[in-house]
Amino acid sequence: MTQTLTITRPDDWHLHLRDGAMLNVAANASARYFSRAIIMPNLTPPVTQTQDAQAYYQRIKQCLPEGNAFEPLMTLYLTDATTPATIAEAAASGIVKACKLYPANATTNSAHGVTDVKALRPVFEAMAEHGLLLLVHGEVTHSHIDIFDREAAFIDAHMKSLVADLPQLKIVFEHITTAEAAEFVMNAPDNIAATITPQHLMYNRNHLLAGGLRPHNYCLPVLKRQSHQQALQEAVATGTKKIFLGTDSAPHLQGAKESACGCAGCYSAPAAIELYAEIFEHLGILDKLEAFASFNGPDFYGLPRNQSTITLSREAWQVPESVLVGEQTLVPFYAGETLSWQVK
Ligand SMILES: NC(=O)N[C@@H](CC(=O)O)C(=O)O
Ligand SMILES: [Zn+2]
Ligand SMILES: [Zn+2]
Repeated sequence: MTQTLTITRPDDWHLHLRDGAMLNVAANASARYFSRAIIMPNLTPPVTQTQDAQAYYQRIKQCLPEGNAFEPLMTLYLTDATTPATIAEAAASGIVKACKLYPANATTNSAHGVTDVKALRPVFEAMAEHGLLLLVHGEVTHSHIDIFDREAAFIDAHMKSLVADLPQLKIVFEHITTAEAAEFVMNAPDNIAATITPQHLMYNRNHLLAGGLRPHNYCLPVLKRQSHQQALQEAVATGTKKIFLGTDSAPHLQGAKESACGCAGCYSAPAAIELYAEIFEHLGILDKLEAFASFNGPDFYGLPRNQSTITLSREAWQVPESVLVGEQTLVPFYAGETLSWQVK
């Protein structure tokens, strides 16, 4: 049995760091071994302008210890008011790499999101022209569409036309959760890729609902039935270049998760690469971890691969039951469970 695994230093292509005290905890968790991360803009208020992104970038950098080279790759939050001029300014800043499309009210802090995707066409064209990527939370929001069907419905409602109409625009279908999304991305042209979270590879909706309601496994898009989990696993096992690591680590305080109306989001940063290693080994595809975690993302974004490496050791450890944020607590994803691999 392999006892150590050395891979090119990974990047996280979908990460929520929040702000204030939580930012300090979350940034340091991810900066332990990730080189870069795409930082989600769904703060309150959202990061919609280049100057917001620049200020947030500085706040993230200020949390890191001396000598830590973790590089936040910033994103802007698209709204109905975003203009092509906003895009030109963002691209010129050099720190903004992508823009995030949240259909209004699809997920946490998305109330300012886009109400009419088609009306943003000039903005998408400006993004293609200036080389910014479009990152998509792909779920429709109509109340009459079942929550388990919202991702598949989004493909027909928006994804197909976005991809067909904007061949110059690089699009990432974020945190995919269904067989339909995996199949769509695998069969789509080269300008579309996807991220997959650890929880959607490891779990299905039974892990959320069977034998008790597990709020720490609740995220959006919600965990789907096992056949979808298997489709995601099979997609990753093909070794496709179109799918890469994006944890969607999304911390919410324990009280906000364990609540009558619990928040969506799994805080996986304390064990991110170790969670992926666990499931990749379980699937017999540990040899595919490096490309997924460290090659496919930068290749798709048009950024250089990292030069340094990290080493995982086969040494069982337990994910902490909780993590302190000042006097309050976060419960990590997989809390109290044992993982086989760790980064020293
Ligand atoms: N994934 C989640 O369940 N939550 C994310 C938002 C998101 O990525 O949709 C969050 O910001 O909490
Ligand atoms: Zn999302
Ligand atoms: Zn997210």
